[in-house]
Amino acid sequence: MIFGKYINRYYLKNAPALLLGLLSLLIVDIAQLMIPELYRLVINGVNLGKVVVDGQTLTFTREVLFQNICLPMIWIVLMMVIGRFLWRVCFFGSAVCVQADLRERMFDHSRRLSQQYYQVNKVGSLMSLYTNDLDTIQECFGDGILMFFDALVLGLLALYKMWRMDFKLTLLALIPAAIMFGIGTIMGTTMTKRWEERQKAFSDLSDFAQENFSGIAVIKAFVKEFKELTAFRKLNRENEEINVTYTKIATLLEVLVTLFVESVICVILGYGGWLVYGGQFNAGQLVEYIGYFESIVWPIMAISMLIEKTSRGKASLNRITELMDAPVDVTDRDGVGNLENPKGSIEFRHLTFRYPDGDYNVLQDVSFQVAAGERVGIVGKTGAGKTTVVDLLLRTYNVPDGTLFVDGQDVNSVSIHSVRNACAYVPQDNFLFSDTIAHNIGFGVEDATPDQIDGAASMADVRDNIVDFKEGYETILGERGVTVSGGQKQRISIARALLKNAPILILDDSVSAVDTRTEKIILDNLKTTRAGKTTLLIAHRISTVEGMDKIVFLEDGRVEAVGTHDALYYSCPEYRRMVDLQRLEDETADSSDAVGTSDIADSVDAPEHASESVEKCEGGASHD
Ligand SMILES: Nc1ncnc2c1ncn2[C@@H]1O[C@H](COP(=O)(O)OP(=O)(O)OP(=O)(O)O)[C@@H](O)[C@H]1O
Repeated sequence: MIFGKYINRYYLKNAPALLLGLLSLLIVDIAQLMIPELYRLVINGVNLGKVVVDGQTLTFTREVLFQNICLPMIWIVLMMVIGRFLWRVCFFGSAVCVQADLRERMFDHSRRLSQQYYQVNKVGSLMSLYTNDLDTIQECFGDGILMFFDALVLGLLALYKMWRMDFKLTLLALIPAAIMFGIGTIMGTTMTKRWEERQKAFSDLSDFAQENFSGIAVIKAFVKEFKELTAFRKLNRENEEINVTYTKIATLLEVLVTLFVESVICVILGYGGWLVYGGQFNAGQLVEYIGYFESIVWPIMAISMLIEKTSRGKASLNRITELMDAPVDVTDRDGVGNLENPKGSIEFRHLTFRYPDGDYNVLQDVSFQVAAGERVGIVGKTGAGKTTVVDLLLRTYNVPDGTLFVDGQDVNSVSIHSVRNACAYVPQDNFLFSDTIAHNIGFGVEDATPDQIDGAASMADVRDNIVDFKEGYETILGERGVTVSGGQKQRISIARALLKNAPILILDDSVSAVDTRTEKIILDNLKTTRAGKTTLLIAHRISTVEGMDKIVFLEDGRVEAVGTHDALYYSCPEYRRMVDLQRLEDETADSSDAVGTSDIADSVDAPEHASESVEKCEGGASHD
């Protein structure tokens, strides 16, 4: 049996089924212990020609054989069959329910855990909790109750009957049992540790396999299949070794139990035979005694299996408890209300942010405002903190009080889901589900109509691609959307966000994989469809954000400048340098056939020298 704060409640919850199971088990055990008495009647009847039934001595006739032995035997077998069926249904059925319920609670908790948790814990390890560990818990719950009570009830009843027949013989038989129990307890502790190691090794293997399958394209492109195979072999070998160690200990325990059973049978045969020889026992009684002992062989085996299962169950429950105890660190404050009728204004006010596991501030004193309905571009070098800015807006991480406002309300004073509801997001990795294109586009909206989906696809300029697919909107995408091109994936993600039609639209580097013409179409569509609604567009190419109402220029986690493209170009040398560099890169790319590499390098250097005479943007920003 297994106990723990996430399991105990199920004993109570399933109490009626478990009690019925226990009652059936009791009936089966009592019935089973009637069989050795019938053995005695048969042996003594055949040997002595007489049998003692309920204190009455009867001559052993066919009628006595039928009435007092065969008929009771039929009833016993019937009771045992029905009882065994019942306890199986009750115990194992409850265990299946426990697994399903616990899985649901785990999933519910997992979905509330922050991004941080998923950065530290890999998907493979989490999956092994949902498969291996939950299976172990189920096994341990159902089999555990059965074995514990069966060992207890059948063992005690059989011992009582044996004790009544001859207490000395029973005492002798109990000595190996006591030794066995001591050894089993010590081995149980070792087995718990080994099982934990085994599960850990399995998780590592799952992590590795999961990551490999996800990154198969990169592995193939770098021709690293063999390297990965070698690494997999190493992990697999470790997994195998720990499994072998565990199996060795489990087998040793099994062998010890068998040794115990055999040694007790030797004791019974030796001492019991001597009692028969001395006339204190007759042959029928010795067979009856052996019959009782045979009845407790299973409980004894059950004890060893119980030790083994409990050890595994404890280890798996520890791992599940770790998940369930993982704190939900991004959560609503008590009593917060919802963001009502959001308009979409945003303000970052002296926000400094460091990732929970980070060792430096990724954002430093960030301040800028976005008016409701404004179209704002966020640019900056890679690693400048652009994604972090929108992650904080989406409340993926906690922010300090008084640093981030939506519609003038501190994001900490309103519910997280209402802030997220106010946003539509196109993430940098453009994650798509392995579902139909229609379902992917309609993901953010309950009961989206085909027309709405089609409209969103048109706005994202992906409609023509979709209708070209054989199954159209019903085309099922492979895992993570691998059956569509990078640009199509981006545009399907944009369509998904556009369909939500939220007051704030966030696009994180979302048009990087499309050509300039398509980019222009999407941006023009955004301008019309999003009129009056806030749009934040993160981009690397300045040309993408040039036409926005405002641009926030980030440098090393600081807001270097805020303003229109023209204003920034003339007031912020760093921005100008970036613009000039990108223009030069575009030009050199266009005429790359004609221009040599050294010429490009010289050209790229030119604006840097030109900007040396210009002042750095003052105060970093020109706030609106
Ligand atoms: N979960 C995290 N934990 C710790 N540090 C992080 C985490 N995510 C990002 N960082 C760090 O924060 C910094 C800013 O990252 P961010 O993704 O915001 O940059 P970015 O401007 O969006 O870059 P890019 O243009 O390449 O997408 C980087 O130095 C990055 O290494």
